[in-house]
Amino acid sequence: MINNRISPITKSIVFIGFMGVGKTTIGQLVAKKLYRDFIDIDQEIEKEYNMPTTEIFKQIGEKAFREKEKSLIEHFSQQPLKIISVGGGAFLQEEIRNICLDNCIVFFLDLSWEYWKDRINLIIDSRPVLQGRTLEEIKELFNNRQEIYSYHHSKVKTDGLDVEEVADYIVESLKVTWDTHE
Ligand SMILES: Nc1ncnc2c1ncn2[C@@H]1O[C@H](COP(=O)(O)OP(=O)(O)OP(=O)(O)O)[C@@H](O)[C@H]1O
Ligand SMILES: O=C(O)C1=C[C@@H](O)[C@@H](O)[C@H](O)C1
Ligand SMILES: [Mg+2]
Repeated sequence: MINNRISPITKSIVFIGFMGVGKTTIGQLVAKKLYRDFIDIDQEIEKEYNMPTTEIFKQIGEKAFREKEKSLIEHFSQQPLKIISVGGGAFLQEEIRNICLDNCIVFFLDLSWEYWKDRINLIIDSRPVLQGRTLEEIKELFNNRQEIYSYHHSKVKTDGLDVEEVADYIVESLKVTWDTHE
């Protein structure tokens, strides 16, 4: 349920979806187009620990990463007018899902496996969750994760679209949402 106490026009926007679907890249572009601040939760966690995610997982552990992820999302999702990209695993936590769905407009970037599998080489070095798994195991993880992304307000299918096209589509659909709430 969307929290009606916050005007849809000032609500922050949260991007969700599997690793590599483009949350960071597209989030940044949408923020630029809407003149809003962009927050990438993975980058915020890396800043706090002053190390890349792969090192955080190795040295401090995934549990600490997930706790930090939750506290940062709780913090930023309650601020207005932000564009927030959360990590691909953030919606595994029910509390994170609820706080985002309650306070923000949640956009699911939906890319099919057929397109996603061609991106793996771009991201594998910096995503510890993908490392040490076969392509079949990654496909299973990809399919299993789709359930957590079903918690959203809007979704955009990004197969075959470049980042500009996706960002423009999102900006236009937000304008429609805002216009109907004026
Ligand atoms: N629509 C697109 N078309 C082609 N390449 C894309 C598109 N969107 C993103 N990419 C590329 O895919 C790679 C992963 O994108 P990005 O880092 O934005 O994913 P992400 O969803 O933020 O992943 P993570 O959850 O792991 O942070 C980048 O190299 C980016 O340039
Ligand atoms: O899907 C995941 O579990 C993750 C996705 C990345 O965005 C990072 O948050 C981290 O590598 C874990
Ligand atoms: Mg990202």
